[in-house]
Amino acid sequence: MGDPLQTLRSVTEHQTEILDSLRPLPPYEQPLLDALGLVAAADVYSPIALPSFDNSAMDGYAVCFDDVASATDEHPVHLPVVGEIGAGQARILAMSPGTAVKIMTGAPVPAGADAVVPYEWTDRGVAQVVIARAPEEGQHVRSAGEDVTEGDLLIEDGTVLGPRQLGLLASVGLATVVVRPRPRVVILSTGSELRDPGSPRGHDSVYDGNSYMLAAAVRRAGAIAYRVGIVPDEPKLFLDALNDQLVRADAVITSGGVSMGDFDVVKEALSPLGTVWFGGVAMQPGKPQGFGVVGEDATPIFTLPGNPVSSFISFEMFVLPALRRMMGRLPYTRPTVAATLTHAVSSPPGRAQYLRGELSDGPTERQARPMVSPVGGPGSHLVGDLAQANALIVVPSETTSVAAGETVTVVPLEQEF
Ligand SMILES: Nc1nc2c(c(=O)[nH]1)N[C@H]1C(S)=C(S)[C@@H](COP(=O)(O)OP(=O)(O)OC[C@H]3O[C@@H](n4cnc5c(N)ncnc54)[C@H](O)[C@@H]3O)O[C@H]1N2
Ligand code: MOO
Repeated sequence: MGDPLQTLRSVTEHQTEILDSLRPLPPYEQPLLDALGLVAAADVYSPIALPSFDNSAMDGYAVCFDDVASATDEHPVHLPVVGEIGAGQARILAMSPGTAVKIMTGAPVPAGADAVVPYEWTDRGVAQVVIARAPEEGQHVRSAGEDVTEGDLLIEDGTVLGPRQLGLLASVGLATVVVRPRPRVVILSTGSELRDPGSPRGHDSVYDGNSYMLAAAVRRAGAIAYRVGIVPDEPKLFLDALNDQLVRADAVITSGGVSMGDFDVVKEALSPLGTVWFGGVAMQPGKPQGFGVVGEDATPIFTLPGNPVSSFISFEMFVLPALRRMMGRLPYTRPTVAATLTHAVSSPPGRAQYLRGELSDGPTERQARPMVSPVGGPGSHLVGDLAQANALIVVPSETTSVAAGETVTVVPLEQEF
């Protein structure tokens, strides 16, 4: 018989228990593109200045400002063209007053020149150029170091590396960056009723949606997913599969086999180890939970309930914050928003309810806050509704009903954070 008096942990207590037991993964040097979305694990200083030399911002002629200061349409200035410099072709290092040098965008401005006249203000002459408009002193010259100085702090420890940060690191000549690596996460789904998508289905079998959903969620979190797939309800087979996988795991997620059934394989196999806590969390869906460590390296393991919506919400509440902690990525939990509920909802007491919802785009001229509508019912098997939703509506454990028009806390599921 299940224990009706089982004391339940609150969601926050379980989250805290998990986060307190984990540490960020040790830093690792990665090629730039592999570091996209990861967190820098050290300050990065620039080895060079940017621009690293004075260069032209325009295709035109490098000139001495004093020679061309008076140039107008009526009284153009004529100068001999003594050479040409393309980007990456710094053959002319210096020039004398009274001359012009053809120069292309990005090419080094020769010493002695202090302005660039764009082609459009000239006759584009080859041996001699006619300049019909005066630049300002220094115009169209991009000065060495005006953007970045050698030794500048480019990236602070803890910065999430996106395209702009990676582009900057490449621009100063760095090919790698030290980051918190992506956790490698092994995903096992348990249940003798499960079948792989694409294979025939018996009248009493169920397609394994969870391992795909969890693997996708792991990837979206920025971690590496190893989707092992289905393990039958047989403790020895489960332990064999788990032990085979530990060598490549920074964390393990299982789905199913943790409630009160006669074939709850995960609980049966792991309870004797004494290193995994099994119990109830005061939430719905997602009450039966387990968390602990397994194997020689004390690899963290999350044993999530098998009902698909329970599995998903458990991932969101417990695994996602844990993976972010391992990656050094703040905040650990998804930010919430306040929204106006469009339809009344009810909830049994004693468990925080995570209803699926559709969140509108946010405050508009006509409404101060975003609106949220419940999607489908509270059942933890309703995967069709889950896929329609873009948010979770949180009904606190002591609240049994919320009327339409009241404000609720909502967890948006599709926002980057
Ligand atoms: N007597 C009790 N029974 C149950 C309790 C309870 O307290 N007392 N809790 C219920 C709650 S709440 C949940 S949640 C589930 C959790 O059960 P398990 O984690 O043991 O999961 P299973 O029994 O293996 O499966 C439950 C359900 O989900 C389907 N499932 C499982 N894995 C997958 C998968 N990979 N893909 C798709 N669907 C999956 C499975 O076929 C079952 O329908 O226990 C309640 N029972
Ligand atoms: O907690 Mo179960 O996840 O209610 O369905």
